[in-house]
Amino acid sequence: SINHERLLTEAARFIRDCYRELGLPQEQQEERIREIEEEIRRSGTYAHTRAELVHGAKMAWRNSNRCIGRLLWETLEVFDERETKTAEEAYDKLTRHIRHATNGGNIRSTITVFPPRKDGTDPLRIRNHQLIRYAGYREGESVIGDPASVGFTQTCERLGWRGEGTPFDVLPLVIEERGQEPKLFPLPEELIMEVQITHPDLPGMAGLGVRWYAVPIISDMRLEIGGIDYPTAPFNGWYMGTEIGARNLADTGRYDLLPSVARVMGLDTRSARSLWIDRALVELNVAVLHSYRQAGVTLVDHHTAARQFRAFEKKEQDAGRAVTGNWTWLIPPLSPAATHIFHRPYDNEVLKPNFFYQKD
Ligand code: HEM
Ligand SMILES: N=C(Nc1cccc(CNC[C@@H]2CCCN2)c1)c1cccs1
Repeated sequence: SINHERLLTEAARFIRDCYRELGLPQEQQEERIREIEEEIRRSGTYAHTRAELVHGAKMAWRNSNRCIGRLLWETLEVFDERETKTAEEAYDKLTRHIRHATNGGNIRSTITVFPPRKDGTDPLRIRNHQLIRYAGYREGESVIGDPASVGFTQTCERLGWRGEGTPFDVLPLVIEERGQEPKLFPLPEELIMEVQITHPDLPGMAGLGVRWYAVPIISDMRLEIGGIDYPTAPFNGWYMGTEIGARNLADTGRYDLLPSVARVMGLDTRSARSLWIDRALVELNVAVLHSYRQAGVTLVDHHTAARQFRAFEKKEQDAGRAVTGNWTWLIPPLSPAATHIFHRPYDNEVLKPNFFYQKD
């Protein structure tokens, strides 16, 4: 069928790229493509070998145009959990992922790959945006916790979950087995490493009682390799400080902390010309970098991350691959023009394997 033809084309292109990069001989590549053609003819799809899955996941990271952290794409650790059947089994793999990735603060970039889409349906789905994220409770005009989580928190409450109502309640996992009701799995506290935000020179910062979690684990994107869709493939790296200090804690639509930080600093917040917003932003980001280092949790500042990305650009050039990127996401939200990224264009061509948003 036309779908089988399309799948075979995608598969052949992936096998060619993957086997060449792995230094495998031409005849092995051709033999594998014939094998896949036969499997698609027989069953309408095909299964990746372990080696194809591992290298395909690393290629997907390398092709993520919005990611500044791609220098380390070959260090990704891949857990092949494609035999997982039930939501309970998936929960066990997810707690193992969190433990392995956290590693006491010495974060390991990790991805866990669950079963692929089959006949257009998903055997398993994780409904969380990230495995670890704080709840958001709407109280009339204001929100307690993370406003970005208000909708998902209501979903969890509808499924029977009750949070403590603090601004930093860790949400439960919501795992859905094909055709069944989504199930709630609270995360044990001892599994979730968090960092208290303090400032080396501003004692008032600790008084704000602000914290953030150590490991960002994206759990709602689809991994596509050689025409096969993996709708459940949670992946983590470590944070770049500005994600926390210049967005999650600073956005007026998130924790909106800049006025509080300005007060702690004794700034005049009545006039924009005082640049109080900019001064508060810098000190909040200084506090984030200071706190994660003191807690022994891996974190990269945006200047170092930009330098590492520069090294990635060179490495890709040397490998004979043109680097692709999305300039608007690659520039950091703090001092963007202080990085080389701001001053050059990037080709935003979307290569595959890659990670994609999902409609539902
Ligand atoms: C190792 C440290 C890493 C750092 C410091 C890093 C940094 C970042 C940052 C700052 C963003 C922009 C996020 C935002 O503005 O919301 C991003 C996006 C992204 N990263 Fe990385 N990353 C790392 C590892 C990874 C890994 C291991 C993967 C996958 C295997 C990955 C895949 C992606 C993808 C797919 C996006 C785009 C997400 C979207 O479109 O919403 N990154 N990264
Ligand atoms: N450091 C990270 N940050 C990151 C990466 C991908 C996606 C996200 C979340 N991005 C969505 C938010 C919300 C809208 C715009 N940014 C964060 C990583 C998360 C997982 C691996 S690295």
